Amino acid sequence: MTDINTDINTLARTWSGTHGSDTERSPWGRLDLRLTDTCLRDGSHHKRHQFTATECRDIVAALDASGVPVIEVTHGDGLGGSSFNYGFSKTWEQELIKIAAETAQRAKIAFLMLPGVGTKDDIRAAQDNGGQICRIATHCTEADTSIQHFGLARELGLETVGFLMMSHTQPPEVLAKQARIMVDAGCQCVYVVDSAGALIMEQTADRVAAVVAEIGSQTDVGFHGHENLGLGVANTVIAARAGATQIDGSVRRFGAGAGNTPLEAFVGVCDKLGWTTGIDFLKIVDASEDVIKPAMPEECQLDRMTLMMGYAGVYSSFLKHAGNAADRYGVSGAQILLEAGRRKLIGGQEDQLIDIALQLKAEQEKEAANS
Ligand SMILES: CC[C@H](O)CC(=O)C(=O)O
Ligand SMILES: [Mn+2]
Repeated sequence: MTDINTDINTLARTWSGTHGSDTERSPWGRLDLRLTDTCLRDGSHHKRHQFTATECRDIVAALDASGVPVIEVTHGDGLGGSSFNYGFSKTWEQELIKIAAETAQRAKIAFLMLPGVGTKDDIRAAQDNGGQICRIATHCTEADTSIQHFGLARELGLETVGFLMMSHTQPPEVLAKQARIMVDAGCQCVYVVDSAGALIMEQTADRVAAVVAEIGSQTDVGFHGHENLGLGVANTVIAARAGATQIDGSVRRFGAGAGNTPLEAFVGVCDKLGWTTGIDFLKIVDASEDVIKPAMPEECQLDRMTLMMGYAGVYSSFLKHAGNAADRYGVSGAQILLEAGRRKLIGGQEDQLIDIALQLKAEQEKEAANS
């Protein structure tokens, strides 16, 4: 253990020794949250889907030992995502799911699927390989495309979670109706998903509260945040206060765009608020430094491109695709993203980023010819 970690341990002990239990002191009431780490799925976008078997094993072992109750493992774009369109995986996702399930002692392994990208057979295979939680993601106005998949997942005895992606694009009442469609189809927890990292606290609270009002007496509500405007932890805290009890994050923010809500930071915040997560803060901080960091190609950055995603409301998984198009056609990546936001592109429309790049290039050439 390094000196810095020893210092953190000492500080933590000193804090509880002098201040007593944070739970007892919490003025916000006690919340019991179930956290899901998404490094090995949302982080797949940042890693360009190049996880190795060893990285998967080491990350799952470290998260599991820290007490993370759910670990999501799949290609970034969900089951069946490995393709020319989204990027090929280095290691087949079903193999990663199997390794994760064999490695975890306590954590449940979740997998993501987007109807139209993955198939029912992919769900069956993920269960055969040890996946226990089936998370089905749709654009937040297209919950009806998930009905048959929730039906199958429940038939198979899987736990089910629904993802309403790009939730910033719709008002609370629309999300509530879409959540109802998922629950009626067999979904046991609907997530408000801030895919673009574009929600600003009250907007998060209003959306989560509306979904809780619609389905909260029957099922859980969750929140999945991104850091593109630097609000991942703040949005997640406010989502929990509005009634979300299942929470996503990725250790070290290892996710698409500027990354996800940093799970270890959120765990620390929960400890200080007296909210229980079952995760050991000191262990997860060590996991972040010793295991997650070496597996990351680079830290997730809050820079011109990712800030633009939050600002313009662009799907975080577009980052690498926009960067590729910018390099290929010699145009500004940030301008591609700005236009993608203006066109309100949604997942599956990655090819339009090339269209935008070509348009920007043509405008650039016209300007050059006229000057
Ligand atoms: C392509 C699926 C997407 O990455 C799901 C997700 O994490 C999000 O919308 O934020
Ligand atoms: Mn995400």
